[in-house]
Amino acid sequence: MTGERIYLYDTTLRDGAQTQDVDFSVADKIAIAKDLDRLGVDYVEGGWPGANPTDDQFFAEAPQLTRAVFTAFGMTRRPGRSAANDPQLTALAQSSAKAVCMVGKTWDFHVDVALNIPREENLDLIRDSIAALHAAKGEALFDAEHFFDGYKRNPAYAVSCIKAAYEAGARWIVLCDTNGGTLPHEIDAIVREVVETHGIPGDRLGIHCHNDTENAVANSLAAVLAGARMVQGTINGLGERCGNANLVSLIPTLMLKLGYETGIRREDLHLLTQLSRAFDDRLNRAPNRHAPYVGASAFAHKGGLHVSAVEKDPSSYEHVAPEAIGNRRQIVMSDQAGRSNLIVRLRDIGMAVDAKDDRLTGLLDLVKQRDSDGYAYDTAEASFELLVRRELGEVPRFFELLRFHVTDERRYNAVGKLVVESEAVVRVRVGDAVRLEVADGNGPVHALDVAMRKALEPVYPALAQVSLSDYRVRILAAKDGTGAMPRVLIRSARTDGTEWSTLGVSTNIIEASMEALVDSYTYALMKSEAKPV
Ligand SMILES: CC(=O)SCCNC(=O)CCNC(=O)[C@H](O)C(C)(C)COP(=O)(O)OP(=O)(O)OC[C@H]1O[C@@H](n2cnc3c(N)ncnc32)[C@H](O)[C@@H]1OP(=O)(O)O
Ligand SMILES: CC(=O)C(=O)O
Repeated sequence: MTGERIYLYDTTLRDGAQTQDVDFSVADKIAIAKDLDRLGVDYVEGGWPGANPTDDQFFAEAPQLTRAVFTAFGMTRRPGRSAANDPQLTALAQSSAKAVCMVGKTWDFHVDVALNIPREENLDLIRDSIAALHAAKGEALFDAEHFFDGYKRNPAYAVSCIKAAYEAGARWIVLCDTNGGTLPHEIDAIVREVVETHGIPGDRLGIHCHNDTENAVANSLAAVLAGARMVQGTINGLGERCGNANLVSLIPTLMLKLGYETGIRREDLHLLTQLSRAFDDRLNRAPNRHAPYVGASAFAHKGGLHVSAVEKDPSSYEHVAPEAIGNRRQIVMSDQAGRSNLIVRLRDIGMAVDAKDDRLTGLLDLVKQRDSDGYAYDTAEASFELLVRRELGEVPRFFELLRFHVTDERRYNAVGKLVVESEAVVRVRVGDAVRLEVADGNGPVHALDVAMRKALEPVYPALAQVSLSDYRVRILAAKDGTGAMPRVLIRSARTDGTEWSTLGVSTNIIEASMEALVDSYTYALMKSEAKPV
């Protein structure tokens, strides 16, 4: 098994485009195809020429791929038309693709109901279409739609369909679990029968699984272990309904655990984390922190027992090295932490503390108390550092917020337009001076931020390079049932690209926001090595 070659076929730009709420532009498709090519997948399925203007334009402006075979998708010819007279097959043949993959029926029920043609005629559709595109392109693939459902009901007919494609010259016969309802043990048994009893060799067989029972990855692995040598899937498991097999999970499992070779060079596997996250970014959605291999939490250690052992040997709680796929280890501080978590986190912020240091117990108690008050430091590294350094007397007093108030106003102006504005007043001690500043904003947090900057920037110009890049509120479970408790997380960025997160917790959302803002300014000043006046 080890060392055998598995071919990777990406259908993100076709089946992935069938995901509800996903709508790729031509520019998206070009960029994604190039990322997949750089990674080293064998086939990039670009879409369906003739189906919509985006795909037509994409195939007209075909990306120059250096390693992957650029592939077009379509279906077998329409009943009542010859292959030569089917406009859809003509569009496939004339497209810029180097190979063509065609979906065809293999479940007798679909032939009867969806196509409503004699079963023998469907075999002609498959045969003619594969032969025509094989002749036109040199490489034709057959996506055997509903193969597993069809095989379970009428194995002889399902097999006759794939044999028709195989004999007509299909390079790959791809067995599809179209409805995603098949389980790994069924995939294993059926793929083995296709290879051993029905004589389709594994090196001509592919697998295409949907995730409707959360088994798409397991089913794909079962097929490979039973002999299939090509896997279809998508980046981050995009796809119709519940998605397709997630190539981002499959690739490291195939290469790192099962020892297969793919078109991806082992030294390029580290590109996977970045590819997965950049893809989510393009779709404007937050990456799944808990995604296997590539999620931010995939190698995050929270439990004290885990951290203590990981410090001795990371393999004690890590199934692979995070660096292999371009991810990294994280040690999380929370109420589940022990001294080991704290020591590692302190080391990460440049504080070397001996394991026997008396101060560790007090610090750990403080972090756990704050965690139970709602301060989740695992996502707010800057507030964590400030908490620790304040406790140890290491944070200079750059300024002191004495008081603030904010007013919000909703009114119609003189021309009848609705105006919603906020005004903030802050009183801040900076050195010996007390500064009083007023500012308007498009919301209360914006007004407070502007007023604070008016007070601080003349004395600390370094703050002019800092901006707020994200603001998130989460309502924590109410204590004593008396009211909601918002936790505000602010992400800040400096012009040099450095970013940090701070948090605030209060029953008053404005106070929580102000706490997070004050931490952000203080952290920025501490890191800029500004001197307190
Ligand atoms: C399992 C899969 O994911 S397969 C891929 C599915 N993806 C898509 O459908 C996305 C792109 N599709 C489209 O843009 C459109 O469906 C088109 C352009 C392909 C076709 O559009 P239309 O001509 O309007 O047909 P429509 O989508 O309504 O119906 C599909 C027709 O193809 C027929 N058909 C379905 N599968 C096949 C097949 N494998 N071979 C031949 N004909 C087929 C259907 O019976 C139906 O025919 P009918 O109109 O005579 O009833
Ligand atoms: C071809 C395809 O996408 C399927 O059968 O699921």
